[in-house]
Amino acid sequence: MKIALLGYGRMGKEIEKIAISRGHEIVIRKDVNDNIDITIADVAIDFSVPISAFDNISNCLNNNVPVISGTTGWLDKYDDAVRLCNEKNGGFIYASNFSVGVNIFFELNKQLAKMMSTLEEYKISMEEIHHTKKLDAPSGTAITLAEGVIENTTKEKWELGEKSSSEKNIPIVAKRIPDIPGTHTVTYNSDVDTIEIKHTAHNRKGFALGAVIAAEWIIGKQGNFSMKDVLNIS
Ligand SMILES: NC(=O)C1=CN([C@@H]2O[C@H](COP(=O)(O)OP(=O)(O)OC[C@H]3O[C@@H](n4cnc5c(N)ncnc54)[C@H](OP(=O)(O)O)[C@@H]3O)[C@@H](O)[C@H]2O)C=CC1
Ligand SMILES: O=C(O)C1=N[C@H](C(=O)O)C[C@H](O)C1
Repeated sequence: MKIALLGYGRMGKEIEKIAISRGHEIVIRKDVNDNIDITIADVAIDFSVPISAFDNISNCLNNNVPVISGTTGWLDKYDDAVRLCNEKNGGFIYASNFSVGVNIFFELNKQLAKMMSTLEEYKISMEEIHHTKKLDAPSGTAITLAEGVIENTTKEKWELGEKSSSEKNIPIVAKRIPDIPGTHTVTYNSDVDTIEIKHTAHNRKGFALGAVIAAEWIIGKQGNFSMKDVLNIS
C-alpha cells in the first residue's frame, strides 16, 4: 500500500517504521503547511494536531482516498466528517486509541459500568496520565471511557477535575508527566473498598500497529467504521 502520513511527529514516525516493516511504502509525510497531492496515496493516516485534523480528513474524502484518523481534540467536527464520508461514499475510521489493549479495555469498562450501575455506594472517577507535550485534556481515550460509562449508567456527562459539580457527572483528572505514553484508570470507590481497572501503554508501538492494521483493513471498503469493526470485537 502507498500510505500518506498526515502528521509526521511522534506517532507519524512510529507508524512509518511499522508500515515499512509490513511491506508498505510511505509516499507522503505531511507536516504543517505542506502542499500535497493526496491522490498518489492508497490510504492516509492522520496523526496531526486538533486544529488540522478535520481539514486533512476532508481533503482525503474529497479526493476519494480512505482515511484513518487518530488525532484527538477535534471531535466537535466529527459529525461533519461522517456526513462528508457518506456523501462521497468514502472510507473513514476515527479512534481515540488504536491499540488492541485499549480496545479490549473499552469493552471491559462498559461491562463493569453495567455491573456497577445500580450500586449507588460506589463513586466513579477517572484518571489519565500523558507526557507533557500533549495538547488536549482530557485525552480522547478518557472521553471514550466516559462515554462507555454514560451509555451504561445514569451518568450524563464527564467533567475535568477531582470532584464533579453534580452526582450525574464523571470527574476526570488529567495529569501531565514527562515521557508517559498513556495511562488510563477507572475507579469505583466506596467506604469499604475500591474497584479499579487500568491500562498502561509502555510505548507508542501498540497505537501505531493498530493504525496500520486499520489502514490495511479499510482498503476497498465504504463507510464510517470503528476499531471495533476492524478488530471484530463483540
Ligand atoms: N488514537 C491513538 O491511538 C493515538 C492518538 N494520538 C493523538 O495523535 C495526535 C498526534 O500525536 P503525536 O504524534 O504524539 O503529536 P506530535 O506533536 O508529535 O505530532 C503532530 C505532528 O503534526 C504536525 N502538524 C501540524 N499541523 C499539521 C497539518 N496541518 N497537517 C499535518 N501535520 C500537521 C505537527 O507539526 P508541527 O510540530 O510543526 O506543528 C507535528 O509534527 C494527537 O492528537 C494525539 O492525541 C497519539 C497517540 C495515539
Ligand atoms: O497524545 C497522546 O500521546 C495520546 N493520545 C491519545 C488520547 O488522547 O487518548 C491516545 C493515547 O493515550 C496517547
